[in-house]
Amino acid sequence: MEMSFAGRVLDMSRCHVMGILNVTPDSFSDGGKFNSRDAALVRARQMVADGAAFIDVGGESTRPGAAPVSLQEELDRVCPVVEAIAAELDTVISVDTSSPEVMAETAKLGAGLINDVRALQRSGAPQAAAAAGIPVCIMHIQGEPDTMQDRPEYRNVRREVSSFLTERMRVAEQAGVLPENIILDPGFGFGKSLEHNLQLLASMEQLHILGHPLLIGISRKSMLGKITGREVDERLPASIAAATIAAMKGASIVRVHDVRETVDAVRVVAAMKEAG
Ligand SMILES: Nc1nc2[nH]c(S[C@@H](C(=O)O)c3ccccc3)nc2c(=O)[nH]1
Repeated sequence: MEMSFAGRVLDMSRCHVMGILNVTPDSFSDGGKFNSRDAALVRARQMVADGAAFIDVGGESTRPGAAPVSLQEELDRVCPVVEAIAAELDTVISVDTSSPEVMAETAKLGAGLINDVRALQRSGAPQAAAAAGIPVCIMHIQGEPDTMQDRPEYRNVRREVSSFLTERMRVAEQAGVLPENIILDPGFGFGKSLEHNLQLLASMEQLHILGHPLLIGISRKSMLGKITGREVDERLPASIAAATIAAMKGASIVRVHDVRETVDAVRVVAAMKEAG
């Protein structure tokens, strides 16, 4: 099952690694924009050298309580980095944004994937994703980042995540997004308790019935902290375990902080699958 990302064709029957590149001010100790853009490019080079097939560039933190970012600020953070990576690196640039304008602008600059944690729910987002003509990841979220973890509740989390994704796909396709350009994501940690996250991971292969490649993001998340008792910078082993589980269950993309280590883990899974 092949998919084209702004001209780069990838086999979605394999598991690819997406490196996380936050370009929020707190992600680089930068004196000014110049440093943060250069620091981002240095990091992107390293992740591509380590085997990342995607680089996910995000200018807006979805941390609960994070200050909202103006459109101009998000454009100022993300566009120079997308432009610099597109000019130099052989990788698919994913843009982590919910803003229709950022989708449009970054697609022009060479982005190959729209990664919207709000599932195109902002006004104009479905149309912008369709017009951009590049694949879009539709992720499940319950509520908004600010309050999603207050008291997440479901009657049946598997069923409700599937029906949300189905509805958002319908809206996207109605706006003109091509079905072959849709990737789905259960959104670990986005309005879920630990139990909800574990139920979704355990039954992840059931999401294949929706007929689209799956993107999975568990790297360093608090669900791993709850299971292991480790702080965020001590969660590499648990993150590798989660990526391995996702790859074994047929994920096409795993979104991670630690690219080099995850590339080796998914290679082991690929080797096992090839041996049949
Ligand atoms: N498609 C896709 N995009 C994503 N962006 C993120 S941000 C997340 C994090 O911990 O990285 C996060 C959540 C809350 C606060 C800070 C950071 N997570 C995903 C994911 O799971 N899937």
